[in-house]
Amino acid sequence: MTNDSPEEEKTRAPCAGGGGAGGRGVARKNRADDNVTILTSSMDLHRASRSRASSSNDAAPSITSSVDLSTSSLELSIQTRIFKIIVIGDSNVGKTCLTFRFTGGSFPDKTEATIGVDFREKAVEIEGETIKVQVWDTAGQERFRKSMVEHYYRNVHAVVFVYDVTNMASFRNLQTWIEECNGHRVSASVPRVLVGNKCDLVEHIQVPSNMALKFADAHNMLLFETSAKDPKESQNVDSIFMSLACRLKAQKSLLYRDVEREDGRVRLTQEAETKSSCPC
Ligand SMILES: Nc1nc2c(ncn2[C@@H]2O[C@H](COP(=O)(O)OP(=O)(O)OP(=O)(O)O)[C@@H](O)[C@H]2O)c(=O)[nH]1
Repeated sequence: MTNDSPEEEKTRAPCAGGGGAGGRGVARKNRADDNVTILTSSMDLHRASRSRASSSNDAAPSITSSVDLSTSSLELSIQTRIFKIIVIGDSNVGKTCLTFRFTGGSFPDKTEATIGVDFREKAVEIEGETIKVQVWDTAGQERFRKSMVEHYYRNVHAVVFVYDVTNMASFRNLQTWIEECNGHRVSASVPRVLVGNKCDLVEHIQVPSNMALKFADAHNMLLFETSAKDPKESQNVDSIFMSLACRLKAQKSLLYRDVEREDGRVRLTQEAETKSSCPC
């Protein structure tokens, strides 16, 4: 798919309420000992070349403009911290639609299976600081993801696990996704949240909230039950990513001190930890 518009939306985040779960979102445990570290500003991976019809949503913000950092844009990027959040889960659970909803504020009319990975980015303002939330929408289908898996998990700052509330199998498979995540050396301290999507399909819900909550609790995750489709749920979708952004902001400050160039790539690294006054 994706949108190649260079535009980005900017959201001002109140950053309040800990987990930030709104509506059916259920805030669970928070940890603030994560090692928010490296930002690789030049994406050392390939964008999936895929067409995804989405009518007006094709104008939704995309990361494309900031993924390929040119030297001239480096100075700008140095001013802005970027949080890499990956979205994983079974195929068809709505990962693409959730990322569209957050970055573009709309639900795509039509989607196709993600091939490899799609990137979307949204600038948000938290306590006066502009932060770029970089959302990696990954493929749920094994055949479209296996060559990319290492890239998904590299330098990830937070993980969003998605299941479909109308599909019990997608919930059962979460264990496999968690194992994959752990198997790629994602630190246990990297914040993770659980998202049950498609709550608008109330007649078809198979995964009870209490079951999901128990699972989330057992894995030290916040649980959000929401719908990418229902416009009334859009704030809840925002809460998923904003709660993570707030937690990441609270953990460490990324001070870009080193600029390395490797084979034309630019790498920005962080320095010391600083305390944040972010209330969450
Ligand atoms: N009713 C309803 N349908 C949804 C919702 N979110 C996504 N869908 C639909 O579910 C289907 C799959 O959505 P995608 O976002 O492409 O799913 P995905 O998880 O990205 O799938 P892969 O790219 O194959 O991993 C599409 O037909 C969407 O329209 C939702 O909240 N409610």
